[in-house]
Amino acid sequence: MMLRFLRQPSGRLASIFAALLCAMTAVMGSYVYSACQKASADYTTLISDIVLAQQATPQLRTALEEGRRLPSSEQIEYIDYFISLSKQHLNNIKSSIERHRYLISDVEYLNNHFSELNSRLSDLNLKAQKAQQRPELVDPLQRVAMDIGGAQSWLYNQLLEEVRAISVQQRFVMQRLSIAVSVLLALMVSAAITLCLAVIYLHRQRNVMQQLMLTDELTGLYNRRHLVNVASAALTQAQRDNGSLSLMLLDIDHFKQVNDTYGHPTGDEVLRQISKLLRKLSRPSDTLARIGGEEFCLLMPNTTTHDALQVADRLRREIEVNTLSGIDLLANPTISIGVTTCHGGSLTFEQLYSYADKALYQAKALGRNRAESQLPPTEPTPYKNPQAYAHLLISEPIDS
Ligand SMILES: Nc1nc2c(ncn2[C@@H]2O[C@H](COP(=O)(O)OP(=O)(O)OP(=O)(O)O)[C@@H](O)[C@H]2O)c(=O)[nH]1
Repeated sequence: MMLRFLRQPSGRLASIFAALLCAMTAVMGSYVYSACQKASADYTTLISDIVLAQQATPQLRTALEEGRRLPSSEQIEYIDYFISLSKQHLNNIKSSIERHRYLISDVEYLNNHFSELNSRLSDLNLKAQKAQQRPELVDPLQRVAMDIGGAQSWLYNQLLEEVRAISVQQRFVMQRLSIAVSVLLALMVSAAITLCLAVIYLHRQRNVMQQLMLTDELTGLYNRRHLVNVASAALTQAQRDNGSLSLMLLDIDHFKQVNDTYGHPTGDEVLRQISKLLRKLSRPSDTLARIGGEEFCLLMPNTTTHDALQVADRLRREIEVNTLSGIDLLANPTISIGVTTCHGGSLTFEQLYSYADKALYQAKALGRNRAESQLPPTEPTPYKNPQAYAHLLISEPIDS
C-alpha cells in the first residue's frame, strides 16, 4: 500500500517534501546546536578578572611611587607583592580565555603578548627582590614597571574590546536562534500536518479500494465476492447453531425486452431503481447483492423457508406495484424469485445456491412474477439406528 502510494505523483511529491524537510531539519538542528553553545557562553568571570587586573596596575604604580619616596624594605616587599599579584591576574585571565573556546581564535594574536608580559613580570619580580638589598635600584625598577604597566593596559583594553565584540555577536546569535527555533517549529508542524494528510489520503484510498472490491459499480449493492464471503461465514454459523439460513435469488422478468425497447441506459436505470427498492425493503441484517446482469441475491440468516417465502412475496408485490420514477415504461417490471433454506447441515454456498437457482427456474417456468422454493434433502443423521447407540446416552452410575 505504501509503495503504491509512493509511486503515485502525490506520493512522490510527499516523499520529496519529507526528504527536504529532513535535510532542512538536520541543517537547522546543527545550526541551533552550535548557536546554543555560542549563546550560552558566560564571559562574566573573564570580564571581572580583566577589571581586577586593570586595578592592580595603578596599585603597583602607587607602591613604586611610595617606594621611591621612602625606600624601606617593607615598601619594596609591598612592590614585590603587587608585581606577583599582576602576574597572578595575568595567568587567571589566560586560563579564563582557555575556557571559552569561541573566544580563543579571536584572541589568538594576543598569545605572544601574554607570554612576553609574563616573563617581563617575572624579571620585574627578580629586580624587586634585588632592590630589597639595594634601594637605589628602585628608580630603574619604577621605569621598567611603568613600561610593563603600559603594555598591560594595552593588552587588557584589547581583550575587553574582543569580549565586547563577541557579546554583540552573542546577542545577534540569540536573535537568529529564536528565528531558527520558530522556523524549526513551523517545519515540524507542517511535517506533522503533511503526515496526517498522507495518512488520511491512504485511509481514504483503502476505503475506496475496499468499496470497489466489495460493491457493484452500477447499483452500489454488494457484489458476488462479498456475498460468497458473508454466506460462507453465515453457513458456518448456521451449522454451529443448527439454525436456519435462507437464500433468495431474484431475477427481473423479460429484462432483455426492457433493454431492447427502451435502450441500455434505461435498462441501467431500472436496475438502479429496483436495487434501491430492494435495499429499502430488506432487513439490515440480511445481505443483498447483485450477482449478475439482472439477478440479485438476498441472504437471510435465522430465517425459515416459510418466512423467506413471505419476504419474497412482499418484495415481488412491491416491485410489481411500484412505478419507477423518471422512466416511462409501458408496464412495471416484475421479478421471479427462487428460495431455499438450510437447517444446520453441511452444505456449501454453491450447493445452497443451486437449490435457489432450481427454485428460480421453476418460478420462471410457471409463468414468472412469482416465488418458488426448493429445499435441500434432509441431511443424514450421524446415528442411522438410534437404538444401536442408546447405551451411549445412558449415564454411568457414579461410584460412591
Ligand atoms: N441495462 C443493462 N442490461 C443488462 C445488464 N446486465 C445484463 N443485462 C441484460 O439483461 C438481459 C438478461 O436477459 P435474459 O438473460 O435473456 O433474461 P430476461 O430477458 O430477463 O428473461 P427472463 O429472465 O427469462 O425473464 C440481457 O439483455 C443482458 O444484456 C446491465 O448491467 N445493464
